Amino acid sequence: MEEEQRSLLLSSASQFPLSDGFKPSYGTAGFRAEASVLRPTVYRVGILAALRALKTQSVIGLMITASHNQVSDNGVKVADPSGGMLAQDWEPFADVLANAPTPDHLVRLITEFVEAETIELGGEKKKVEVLVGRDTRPSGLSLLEAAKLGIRSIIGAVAIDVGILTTPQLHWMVRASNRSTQASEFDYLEQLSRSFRCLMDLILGGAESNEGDDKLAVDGANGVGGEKLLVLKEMLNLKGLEIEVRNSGREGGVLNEGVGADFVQKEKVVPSGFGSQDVGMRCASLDGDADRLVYFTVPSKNSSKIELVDGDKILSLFAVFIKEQLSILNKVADGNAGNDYQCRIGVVQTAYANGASTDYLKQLGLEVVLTPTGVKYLHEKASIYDIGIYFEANGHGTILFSEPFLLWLEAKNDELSSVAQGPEQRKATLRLLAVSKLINQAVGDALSAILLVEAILRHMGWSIHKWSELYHDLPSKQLKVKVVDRTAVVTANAETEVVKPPGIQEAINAEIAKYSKGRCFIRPSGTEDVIRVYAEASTQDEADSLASSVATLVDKFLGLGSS
Ligand SMILES: CC(=O)N[C@H]1[C@@H](OP(=O)(O)O)O[C@H](CO)[C@@H](O)[C@@H]1O
Ligand SMILES: [Mg+2]
Repeated sequence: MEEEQRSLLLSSASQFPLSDGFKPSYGTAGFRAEASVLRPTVYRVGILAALRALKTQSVIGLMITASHNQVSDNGVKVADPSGGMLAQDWEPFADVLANAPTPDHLVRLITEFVEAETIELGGEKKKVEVLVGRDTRPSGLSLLEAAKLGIRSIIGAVAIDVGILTTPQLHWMVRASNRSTQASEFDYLEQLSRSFRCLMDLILGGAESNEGDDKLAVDGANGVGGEKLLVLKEMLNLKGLEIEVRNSGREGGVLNEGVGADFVQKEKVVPSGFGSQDVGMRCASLDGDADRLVYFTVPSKNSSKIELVDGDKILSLFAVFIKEQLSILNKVADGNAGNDYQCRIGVVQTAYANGASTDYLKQLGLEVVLTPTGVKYLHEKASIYDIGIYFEANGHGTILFSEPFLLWLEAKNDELSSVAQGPEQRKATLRLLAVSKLINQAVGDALSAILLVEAILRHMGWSIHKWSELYHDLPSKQLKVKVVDRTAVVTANAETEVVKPPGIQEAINAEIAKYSKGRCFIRPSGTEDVIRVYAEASTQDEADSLASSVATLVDKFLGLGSS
């Protein structure tokens, strides 16, 4: 390493001594912790992002957010050139970098890594950019400064502050920048509104939409998503869809406190700002950085519980719609040639997917695969299909289209425009093309997913109730257990089985065997210092009881009392 580079790193690193006792780990979705300990971590992730940009000679993203965590937490993650998550083989480096005890250690680690990865430091090549975004957390500003210092500590890297954004907006901008397409926040909003209008035109064909079912109330979690949805709503300026944004953050509520997709999905309780006035209405909830979306209804006036329409049902709705378009394309209409492309469609879920949803999707004839928790795994799996649809039950997901399939669709569309036959096929082609532009191809995105759900419900002529009736969720329960060391739990088979500590899986199996339709698994959270317990059974009481007996087992094997 050149002396200039070395001294730049040593002097910036000395401003960020490690926080006592904090051992950061990259986890399910980047580093997360109480914001006050995170400056050194964010500074080091700045360095990592700059190195990644040099290695790939591409634009990289750095997002400062702790998503659904409480407002006093924050976090940081890196977006790769494709707009997806940081390549997994760089995560171990992220961990050691974040934990390097002194500036000297840090420089040594970087020197070794740069050599191993053959990254050219301080070369004559053109400057590389790291886009830095943040959510609305008050700690974001000071962490932004730390990130910029980290990025600028690598000669040849430039930090670009892109301001307050949703996580999916930043990922989208990174992807677009590297594809040399229009890549500003305005371009993102333009693309969403244009493709949504196009889809609605194809669906409504100039007709007015369902009388009386035009209204959607959205819980913005008092975070960045609510604010951006207000802007998007102005741009849509569309008859037939009235979006009312609540908990936008403008009214002064606290981020994620009694609001937001995580709260709604896990607690199944009416969020603040919603109540008896909303009985029967279509409602939706975003999480703190707007990469998750769930729908819900308030079933009756005095109910504190909601009827949840979760990520699995959003996935099912998307799957039904996509399948319908593909079968229209496959029809041989009036001498018109049928589909000459064998489109491979796949659905990706995690063990948290409700068992009823997996059964439903399989009954539709779809290929369903399970991966471990975390969108980095789901996204990777979904990308092997021509159309890969992935969703976590908590509402994070998207639809990926392969380049060859999109090229085929474009060609098909041209071909069909010049023949009189097959207007339905042409519409199906156009609908699929519009979906590929509306839905965020970089990462799950609550704003684009809301627009797609709304368009598909119009297309089907379905109310939220009709949609919710696609299948009936098996009763489920999730619990968290504090333990001495959550890393003591090691799982296999997409996290459905515990291999360490010995004996616990057998004990869990013995509990499951007591329940009809019982299913239960445990895994260490990657975002919180807990073990998560998930249970399903044929009644709510049984699911609750299975979850709590397994939580007791976890406590017995690993809990604070067991040390
Ligand atoms: C059960 C659950 O909802 N887990 C969430 C949560 O991860 P954990 O590793 O379970 O803490 O946060 C992740 C990031 O948002 C998300 O991908 C994941 O689905
Ligand atoms: Mg999130």
